[in-house]
Amino acid sequence: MQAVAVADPFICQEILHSTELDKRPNTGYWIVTEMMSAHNEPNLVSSESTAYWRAVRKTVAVAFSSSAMRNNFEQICSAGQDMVKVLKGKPPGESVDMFRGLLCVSVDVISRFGFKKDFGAVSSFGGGDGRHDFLDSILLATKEAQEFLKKPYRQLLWFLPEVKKSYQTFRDFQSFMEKLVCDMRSSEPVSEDDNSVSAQLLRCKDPSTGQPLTDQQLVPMASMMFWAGYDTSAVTMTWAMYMIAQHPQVEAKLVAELKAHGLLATPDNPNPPAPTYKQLMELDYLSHVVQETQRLYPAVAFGTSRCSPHKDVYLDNGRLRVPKGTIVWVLTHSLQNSSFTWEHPERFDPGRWEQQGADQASPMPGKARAIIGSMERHASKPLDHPFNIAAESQAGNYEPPQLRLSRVAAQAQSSELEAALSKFNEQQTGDPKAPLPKRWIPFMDGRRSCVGQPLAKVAMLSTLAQLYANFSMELSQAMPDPAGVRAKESLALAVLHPGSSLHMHIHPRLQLASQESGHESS
Ligand code: HEM
Repeated sequence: MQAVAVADPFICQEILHSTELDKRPNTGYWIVTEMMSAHNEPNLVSSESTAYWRAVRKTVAVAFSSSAMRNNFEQICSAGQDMVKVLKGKPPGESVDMFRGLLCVSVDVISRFGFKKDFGAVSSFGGGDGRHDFLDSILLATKEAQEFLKKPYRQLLWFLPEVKKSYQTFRDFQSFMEKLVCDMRSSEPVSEDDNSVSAQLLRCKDPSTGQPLTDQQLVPMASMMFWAGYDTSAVTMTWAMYMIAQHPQVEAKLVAELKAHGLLATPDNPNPPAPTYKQLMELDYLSHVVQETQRLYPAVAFGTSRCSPHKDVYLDNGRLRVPKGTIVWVLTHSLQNSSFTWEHPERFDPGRWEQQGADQASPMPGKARAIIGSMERHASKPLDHPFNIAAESQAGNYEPPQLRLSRVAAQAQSSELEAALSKFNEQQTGDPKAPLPKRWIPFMDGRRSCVGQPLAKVAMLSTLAQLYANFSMELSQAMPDPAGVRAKESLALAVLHPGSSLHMHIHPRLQLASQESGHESS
């Protein structure tokens, strides 16, 4: 089996928009199907782009429209609000596993917003033994599924006790979802004004039968909403906290922004309100912090894969042949952390997002000069990261478009630059004014991009806004130093986890304010 890893923004875009290259079970997605369904029924993520996938995607997308975000905003905010209450109940400075806490928030957001049910994960985090049956089950099933990716031959060893145990974790997870589908059924017929995920799934029709989805079809579709959204959102927020804790100047700007909107806990405003939807949309700096976190730590770090099993596919105006059967990987982490695509990719710099079009490819003249004339093989490891596979380097004479763009820019006089870039664009896309492709794709791009993106954004921004309004967070002394935290990173089915926990000391803002005023008066 041949596989190619890609991190050139132009080629990534072509792959993601190609109708010839599609998701295929053999590219790792088979295990996602196994995990979600005991009957091999498709789910939205691992399905090929069939008529059935299209019908479900189109129906479910309604639940994630911007009007749905506005209309259900309080519900989306409520899990973050509950987490603030839980943390206020802890002793100041307590070391808390924020990764676990944010997993709980994400589970509750999806259950409340998507299924009009409260899974109660945040309250489990606040009390008792901290266990939560559903969260523990999905975490365990994900971990076991990862074992199959590491050792695909395990499928053949189904009779071994440890492999049977893995399959059992899938069945346990599915049984939670079977119960959820039972509850969904009890709400039928759905009311006309209900556009929640569960209502949309119940409305959906299988194009091959013209009938509503069966329970066996609904289970993996509902499961996918949790699986695709729970750890992706939680790890992004966790990495944001990890980065903010190391950049006090970023936290100071964030605090100033919250204060300017009346959202910060201060002695005059000890219980600040949760942001309104309008206010949340105006928190530009917070949004840039999240974008920059998603650049450095894309949740789906391993990206996505495509394959054309029966026909060669040609990319880059015929310059690149992808032989049939080759698996192409769009490596999000490499694309977003390569010095061939970004200035100082290693810096956590939310300010870079103030520039319009920051998510688009742009010429990197210095880099092109360095390699013009000598297309050496070179490894790109700007962050010495396990996922930074050298995807822009190629053997032979092939010059990837990002480097071609940089060379064109480097060779043009400044007065001719615009014309040279338009010409490049025309040669590349047929349209001199076409926007350059994206170099920031944490939610992916094209027809298989994340359908839950609007919910993820609103949930992450509202949770972080409420947490930072009330607390300052510092990496716990019980954790390794920041480099040690990164050394513990692990993959859970393509999603980059900060090991199994990330403990932070939680300092209430009101207490910090009174300490500061005490210092000033003494
Ligand atoms: C920060 C949070 C999130 C990130 C970074 C993220 C990222 C992604 C990515 C990269 C994909 C493409 C996966 C692939 O090609 O295999 C994807 C697909 C998907 N995501 Fe998300 N996601 C997030 C949150 C959510 C949430 C909250 C939901 C729903 C509750 C969701 C539901 C889905 C679904 C259903 C798909 C499959 C779409 C399709 O193929 O039609 N995601 N997501």
